[in-house]
Amino acid sequence: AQSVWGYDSDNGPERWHENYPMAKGEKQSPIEINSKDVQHDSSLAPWHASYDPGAAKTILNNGRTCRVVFDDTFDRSVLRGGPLTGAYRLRQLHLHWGSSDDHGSEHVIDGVKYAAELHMVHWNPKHGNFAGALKQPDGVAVVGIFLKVGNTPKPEMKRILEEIDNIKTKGKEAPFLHFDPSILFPKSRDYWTYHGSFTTPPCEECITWILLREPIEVSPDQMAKLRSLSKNDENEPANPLVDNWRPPQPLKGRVVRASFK
Ligand SMILES: NS(=O)(=O)c1c(F)c(F)c(S(=O)(=O)CCO)c(N[C@H]2CCc3ccccc32)c1F
Ligand SMILES: [Zn+2]
Repeated sequence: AQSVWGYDSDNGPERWHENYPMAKGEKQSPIEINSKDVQHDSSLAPWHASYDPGAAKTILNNGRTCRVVFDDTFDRSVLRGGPLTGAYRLRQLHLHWGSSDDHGSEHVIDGVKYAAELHMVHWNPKHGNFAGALKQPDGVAVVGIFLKVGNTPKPEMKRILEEIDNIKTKGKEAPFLHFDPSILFPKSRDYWTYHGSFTTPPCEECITWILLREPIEVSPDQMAKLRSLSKNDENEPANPLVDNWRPPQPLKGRVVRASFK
């Protein structure tokens, strides 16, 4: 049987293209961002999120990440503005993190790897449904927030990390209600934006990335909590869920724009 994709040596990012040819495409993510090559675009509008805390549904360990899913059956929690046209519906948020604090993010900024990277996945309802949006270049928008370890952690991360104990192993899901993810946003609205792909198979190139320049802080034990998740089922030997990040992919001539100077 073909081994399901993952982040290990036998099924990791270097081999994804064997089952998912788009992984070797022209507009793959993540990328390394070098400030000297970024183009400031004064026409870039500010972005706005209006999320309904009641849209939060459950938190899940899918063996690859910890994912919170939201009700996206109507324009209930939406992202607007920035490089986007129209309102994109929030579908899920998830994280990528490392086995130690010196790495874990997917995007790399001027050589800096953050301890983790949080993604809020939104899709464009003009394409009917999420599956349809995956096939369109303007189908999906992902807001990325960098997490760095510090000693003034944001209390808002607490909510997600408190749930970790209930979803330790793959397939575990727990109710996750009354949660407004916009509390995770840093103070500054500054962002980089470029066109890319999902950083997991099937790696469709349907994403407008909006990466926030200002990282948020998490505490060392919050990172330890994240690293206590397992990628295995409850009756399999423990296999820590860490290093679930894809390395930077070729830029292939793409331009990264900045909303700030
Ligand atoms: N870094 S990222 O933002 O590209 C990204 C992920 F990193 C990631 F892990 C997931 S997932 O759903 O948890 C696992 C893969 O299905 C998704 N979910 C997306 C990917 C493709 C797909 C298909 C159906 C439902 C959700 C998703 C994702 F968009
Ligand atoms: Zn992601």
